Amino acid sequence: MRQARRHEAGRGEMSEIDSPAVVPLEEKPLEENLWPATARLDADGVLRIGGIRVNELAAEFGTPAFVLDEADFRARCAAWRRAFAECDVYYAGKAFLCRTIARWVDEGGLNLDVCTGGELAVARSVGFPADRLLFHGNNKSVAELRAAVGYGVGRIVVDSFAEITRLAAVAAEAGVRQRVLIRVTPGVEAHTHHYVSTGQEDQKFGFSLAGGSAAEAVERVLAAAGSLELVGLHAHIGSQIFDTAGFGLAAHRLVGLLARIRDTHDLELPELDLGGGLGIAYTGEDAPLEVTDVAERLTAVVGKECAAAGLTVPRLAVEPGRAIVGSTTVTLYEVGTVKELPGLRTFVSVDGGMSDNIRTALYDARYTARLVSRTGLATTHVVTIVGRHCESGDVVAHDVPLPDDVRPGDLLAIPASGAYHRSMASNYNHVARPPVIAVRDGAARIIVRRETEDDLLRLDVDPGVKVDPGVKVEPGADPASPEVAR
Ligand SMILES: Cc1ncc(COP(=O)(O)O)c(C=O)c1O
Ligand SMILES: N[C@@H](CCCC[NH3+])C(=O)O
Repeated sequence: MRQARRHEAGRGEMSEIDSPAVVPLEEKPLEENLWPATARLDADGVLRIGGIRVNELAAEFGTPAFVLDEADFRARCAAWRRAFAECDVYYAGKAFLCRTIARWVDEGGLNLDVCTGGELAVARSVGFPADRLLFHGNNKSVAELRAAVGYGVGRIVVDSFAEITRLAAVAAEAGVRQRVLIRVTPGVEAHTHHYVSTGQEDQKFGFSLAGGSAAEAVERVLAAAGSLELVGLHAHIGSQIFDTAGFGLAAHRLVGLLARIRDTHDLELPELDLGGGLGIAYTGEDAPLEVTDVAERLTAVVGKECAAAGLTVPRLAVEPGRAIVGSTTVTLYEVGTVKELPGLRTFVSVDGGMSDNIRTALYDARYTARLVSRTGLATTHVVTIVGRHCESGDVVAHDVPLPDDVRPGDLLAIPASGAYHRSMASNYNHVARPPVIAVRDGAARIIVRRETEDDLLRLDVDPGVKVDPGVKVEPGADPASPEVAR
């Protein structure tokens, strides 16, 4: 790991490059779509984001680090706000959430989707307007439901019959009438990795449309009308999706259910939430959709379906996560070793790995990478970028072309690291999680600090400290403190 402010550029172990003077220098431009909006290459090959050179960031904050382009994040919020002007846009906090992000989302006029008490706590800690929060989850605890209802969360998406009963009781106990949406499984197969596909019947989320449990959920919520107000339907068909056909089919089926609810209960529900899932480019092969096109197509489909069913068009909502934060961020790593296995492959090891990017191991996700601290020699082969964890599946990026003279001390950047990287990071091998550094107009600031070994040790009860079994340790209290230990 590169220590903040103490970095000495490493000397290359692979110095046996034949006459570098005759080998052309690498002058590959930054691929479109992959990099944060303000990313630029200086003449010496150093990447600049938000006006700051990444070698300065590494010296100041250490590596690995997530570098987030604030202007890009805010611009993407604004683009979604504009494209879905007549709809509610909920930023999906699961992609990446911290207090600063919650503030920017609020300032950008977006709503926020949270799916745990922890994400809700982040929103509360910055006073995020409660009525612009939506709470998801297939197994929210009673404590989480109480926290949500107590804070006045605008909408709770109910996901099971047990939850309808629980939430009705929690709302009744609090003396409020909670607005709810019903999560419907529309039976749509999204064209994406099956781990992130959530519209098909065989999965844990929601109430089946085809199987009739969605209609039954409607009955049950309406039967609890004293404490629950049914305002709409929700579906989320999956993530990292590149065409709108699946959303269109889901919209068609949900409008069908809205029409049946009207016919059966004489009730037109005012809201329809089509979830998130829009894909981004991780490599040059991905071709993401434009948000304006998606907005046009979704509103057109819903409008047409409602007209055909004789329904008033409900207020639409969408829940983008990845499409907002994904490409705003790069992960900055330092190369530690380069190992060439003749006839097999070259492994380039960096100072992070599956603890800050689990997506490669989990979904076989594809990434690209770039040498960003200098201009390298031409690229004639591809390498495998691996992490430092005790696991051979600890791959950051497969088959990446890197300059032939890549060497220890070099900085690599992996674009499109904003979504589901820091938020899914772990402490595997007791590795402390990297910081998130926001850059803008030539200034950098830490928005999530680097974890330290001390942070990890503090969670771990020292076996040398006797904790009196009669003393109740409050959550968060240090068991080694004199008040709780003897
Ligand atoms: C209910 C729900 N909404 C929104 C999202 C955000 O998805 P994405 O980051 O793909 O836009 C997810 C995650 O897939 C989700 O489960
Ligand atoms: N975590 C997944 C997406 C799941 C989104 C949450 N429902 C990813 O990295 O692609």
